[in-house]
Amino acid sequence: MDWNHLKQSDCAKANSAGSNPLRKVRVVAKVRGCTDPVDWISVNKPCVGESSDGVAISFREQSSSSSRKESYLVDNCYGNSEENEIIYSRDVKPLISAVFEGNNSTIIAIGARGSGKTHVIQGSTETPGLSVLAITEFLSMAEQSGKNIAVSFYEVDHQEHAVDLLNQEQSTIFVFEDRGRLLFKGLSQIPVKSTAEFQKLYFTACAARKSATKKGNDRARRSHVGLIVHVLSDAESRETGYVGKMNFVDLAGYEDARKKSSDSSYLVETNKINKSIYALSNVCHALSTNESRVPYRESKLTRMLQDSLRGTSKILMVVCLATLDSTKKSENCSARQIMLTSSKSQMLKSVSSTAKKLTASRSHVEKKTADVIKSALKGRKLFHEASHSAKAEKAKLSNTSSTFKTSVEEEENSIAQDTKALVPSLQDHSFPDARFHMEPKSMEENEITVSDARFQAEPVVKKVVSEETEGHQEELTPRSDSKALSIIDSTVQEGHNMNKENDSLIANNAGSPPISAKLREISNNLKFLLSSTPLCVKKPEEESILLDLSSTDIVEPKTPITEQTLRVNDRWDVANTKSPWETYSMRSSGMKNSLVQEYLKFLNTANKEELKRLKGIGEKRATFILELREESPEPFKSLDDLKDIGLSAKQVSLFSFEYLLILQRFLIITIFHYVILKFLNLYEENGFFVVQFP
Ligand SMILES: Nc1ncnc2c1ncn2[C@@H]1O[C@H](COP(=O)(O)OP(=O)(O)OP(=O)(O)O)[C@@H](O)[C@H]1O
Repeated sequence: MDWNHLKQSDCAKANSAGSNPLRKVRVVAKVRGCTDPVDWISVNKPCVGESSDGVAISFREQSSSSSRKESYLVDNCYGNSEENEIIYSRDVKPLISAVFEGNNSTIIAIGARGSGKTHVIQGSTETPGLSVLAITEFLSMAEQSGKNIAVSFYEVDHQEHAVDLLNQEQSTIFVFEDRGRLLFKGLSQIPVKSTAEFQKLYFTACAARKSATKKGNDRARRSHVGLIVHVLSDAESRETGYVGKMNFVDLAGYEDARKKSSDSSYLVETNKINKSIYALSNVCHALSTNESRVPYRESKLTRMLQDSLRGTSKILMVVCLATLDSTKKSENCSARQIMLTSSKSQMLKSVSSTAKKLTASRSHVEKKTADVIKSALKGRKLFHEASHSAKAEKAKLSNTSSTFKTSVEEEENSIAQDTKALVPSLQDHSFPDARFHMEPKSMEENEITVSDARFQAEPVVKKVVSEETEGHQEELTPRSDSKALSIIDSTVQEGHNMNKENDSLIANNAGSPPISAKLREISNNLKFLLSSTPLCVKKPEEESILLDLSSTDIVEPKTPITEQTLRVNDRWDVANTKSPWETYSMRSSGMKNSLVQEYLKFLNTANKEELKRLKGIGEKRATFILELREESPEPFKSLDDLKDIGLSAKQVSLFSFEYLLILQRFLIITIFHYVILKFLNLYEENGFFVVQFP
């Protein structure tokens, strides 16, 4: 079904009948292209039995030989010719009166670079953006109700540094919370009395920002920009006279971090910007699904928006989709448009390029637009996957722990098995996220609301539209492929898949590494632990020769020599320079750190199959980890980086703690074994009895 057929009828129906402006999170798409109608996207009415709100959009994958395409549900989809006024009157205006009643709201423009976010939020003198259109209404309502309007304007860069754009000094903004209300130190609030006054203030600040970011740079620095419209009942006192606020957020453009660039700082910037976009997506997802924990603290921007996202606040996400239509490029499609919808620097040279080049850049941009949705959802979806399997994993962990018997005899008998369960080398790690992240919500197919579609993904049954049939004939076929856009899959389905992955992992031991490999791994781990543990055992000096590969001497391994000087008053003093508590703390933190480092190292180096052996990591999360590694060779440097794959630092800390306990036990057993052997040696030396060692 073509966009052209539907934009007048089906979308309009969806707008009037289904769109519910009172929903917590609404997602609308704004499509921009060189042709009208845009022919790389199809807009469909939802099929019977699914939510009746909103519209389903799908991207035509012309390059693909596959005749199938996947659909995504949004609350509304605005076409090329539907300008900001229409979006404003349908989706923004209904939120303004609520601000005067004390309910904050946030309008967010999200999309790839050059997709039209600034055009939607800020607009131009000829085409005012949503913020300018809203100010007029705010001022008019303020006049009627005797309230006052003030504005703030800020920027958050990739280093999470927020500055005031209405202050020439561009002071740094600090965020505080006071009795549930956020306070911004360093952010000015400028009263405005007319739209013209606002425009002057706003556009001057925008222009200043633009020139400042380009200064000394051949490219513009990317950052998020936020405008706050404050409603005050008392212009004099912002503390007592605060009514509500509306935020307009023009997010920095999402960009594919895998794009080749010789500029490493640019790559870092891209990664950080993308990360903060995911953070905001994660927050919106958590809010739209009523999760008990909302990760506001994952980025400066989400922290700054916190009191305009939570509670009774409303969120409108405008997903800007733009691409270059090469096949039906219209004559009057300006060079400027072509330039902007592709990678800006590259396109400056390629406006006059061949159709081949245009096709290539088009598919690149198509991929980028798809990636906006895909990437923004990845972390969230993976996070959900872990939630679904959390319960089972938690149970497994406790089983694993309980298999450790205190008796040495039992330990000896079960050592091989324990090896398997133990080291899981970090294989059988568990993510007890249920503790923090609720039970997975049981979402009935028909309970899924359209507003959640952007984040929550498609309903349980994904629509698969056959291009050949070109119409409403849709197969209701549950699919589990990992195509780019399928990121909007149902979290329920994914969680289910995840569990299956884990179950099969447990059931299938055939693919496990041989015991010898696991033992080697344990041995390495123990070496690492022992090296951080000041035991009274000294390795023979000759051992270093063994490690010297250039040496041709064959040195016989020797029993470790006990350090006699550490023997004080006929007892072994393990760490004679520290108190027992210091020794214990030192060892524990050393072990914890080494475990975390091991875990991160594993994520940075393991191949896909190895990654999948970790509990909580299935096909999709493993693929995502490999993708991150393509973007940066070592993406996991600290616990914080695990947020990228949907894990919180707390989850991993907990895992580390549990794992630490297990390893501590193992360590004690090993030491015990060592002491026994030592005694046997002593007996042998003293002739009490002789033990034959092989
Ligand atoms: N609907 C539209 N109609 C006409 N021109 C548009 C439209 N949307 C965007 N443009 C133009 O395309 C260019 C790029 O748009 P814009 O700057 O809004 O993109 P952006 O997504 O904010 O980019 P960035 O990610 O770099 O901030 C601008 O010159 C803008 O005027």
